[in-house]
Amino acid sequence: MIYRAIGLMSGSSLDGLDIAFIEFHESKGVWEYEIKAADCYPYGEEWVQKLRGAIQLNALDYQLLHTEYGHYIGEQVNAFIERHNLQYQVQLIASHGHTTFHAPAKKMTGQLGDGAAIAAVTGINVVSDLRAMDIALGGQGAPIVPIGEKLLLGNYTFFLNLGGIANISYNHPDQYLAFDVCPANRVLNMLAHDEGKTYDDGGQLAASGNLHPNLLKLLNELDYYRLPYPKSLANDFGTDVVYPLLKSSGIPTADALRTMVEHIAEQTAATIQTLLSNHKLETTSYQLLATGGGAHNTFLLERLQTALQPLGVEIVTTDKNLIDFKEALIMALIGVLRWREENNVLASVTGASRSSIGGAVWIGQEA
Ligand SMILES: Nc1ncnc2c1ncn2[C@@H]1O[C@H](COP(=O)(O)OP(=O)(O)OP(=O)(O)O)[C@@H](O)[C@H]1O
Ligand SMILES: CC(=O)N[C@H]1[C@@H]2OC[C@@H](O2)[C@@H](O)[C@@H]1O[C@H](C)C(=O)O
Repeated sequence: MIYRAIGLMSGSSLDGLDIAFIEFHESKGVWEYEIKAADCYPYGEEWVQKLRGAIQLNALDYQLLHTEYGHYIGEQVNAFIERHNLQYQVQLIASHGHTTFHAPAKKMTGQLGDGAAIAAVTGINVVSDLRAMDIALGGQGAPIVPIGEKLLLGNYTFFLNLGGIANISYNHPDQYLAFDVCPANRVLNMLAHDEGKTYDDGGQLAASGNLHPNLLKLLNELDYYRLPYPKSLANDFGTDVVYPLLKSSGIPTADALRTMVEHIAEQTAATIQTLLSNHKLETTSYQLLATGGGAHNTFLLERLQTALQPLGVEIVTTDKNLIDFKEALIMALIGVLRWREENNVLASVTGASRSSIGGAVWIGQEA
């Protein structure tokens, strides 16, 4: 079977809306993909403020924003389709939306971006609310990309996505495991903003700073890191806990960036060490595929490689499209699996009572 689908991801870094048009080939359960076109539509300051502030809104204004943002997403998709001449080629849009809150313990997660509005604006069938079923089944509702890593990206032992929040996947033959490691780009970006930059390009500022061991210890001792998996993070851990800790120390921004980079590297190494000792493998050398915007942060990758070397883990990077659009690619696959009524969220990862077919379907065409 051939499927042509658009995947949409608005990540926790708030840099923009990732749109990827993918062609999938499936034969006897074996999947292949090609990223035919992909763009990030950066958010203007107005949308950054709206999405960041959504959590403060009352119920009515929140619902209005849900609708307005759904229409906005639909318009961006229409612009993307026009730009790449994809008219009449897209069978399905899978939209993650933008996470505003995430409370798995209360069986609730919130993604803005009304799927009905996207279907109405584009005239294309839409799958949205991809995390809702898993959360309702008592799962973390995140990470949901592992199904795509399994079906599309096969051979790596570990996957590390360095997005606003960093998450890790462990491709163990007995049990696929994945969870959020720690805040990443969102906190690095907040520090970079304090220096008038959107982000710390290549990690140059961080590389120029000094590491503060006591502060690093404080960060590494935060409760989240002691919790057993499955577990997942909401953005507020980075914005309301980690960033304020770095700021209240009063150290120069470059030093805070340097310390945060080390925190990400050490948490990743500690996580991998725990995974390898809890779920053993026969081999002693492993490849880790690094993706997400943080994979462009040369200094962060250097520090990560240093931390992972003693564990036998080699970091592998990939082409820019896969680094930047892996999540959008997998959202598209999740939508296609939903359409096929096949499981697209793994209970072994999220801890839900069963794996599930996630996503609400909105029909974009007339019957
Ligand atoms: N050259 C670079 N140097 C350093 N950092 C970079 C570079 N390019 C991108 N980044 C970082 O990557 C971020 C975007 O990452 P990405 O799009 O993967 O995150 P996201 O999708 O929002 O996050 P999440 O996976 O948590 O949903 C930018 O905001 C920036 O912090
Ligand atoms: C609730 C939510 O939106 N979580 C995101 C967030 O951004 C990164 C990390 O935290 C990850 O767990 C998840 O996204 C990816 C796409 C996932 O579910 O696999």
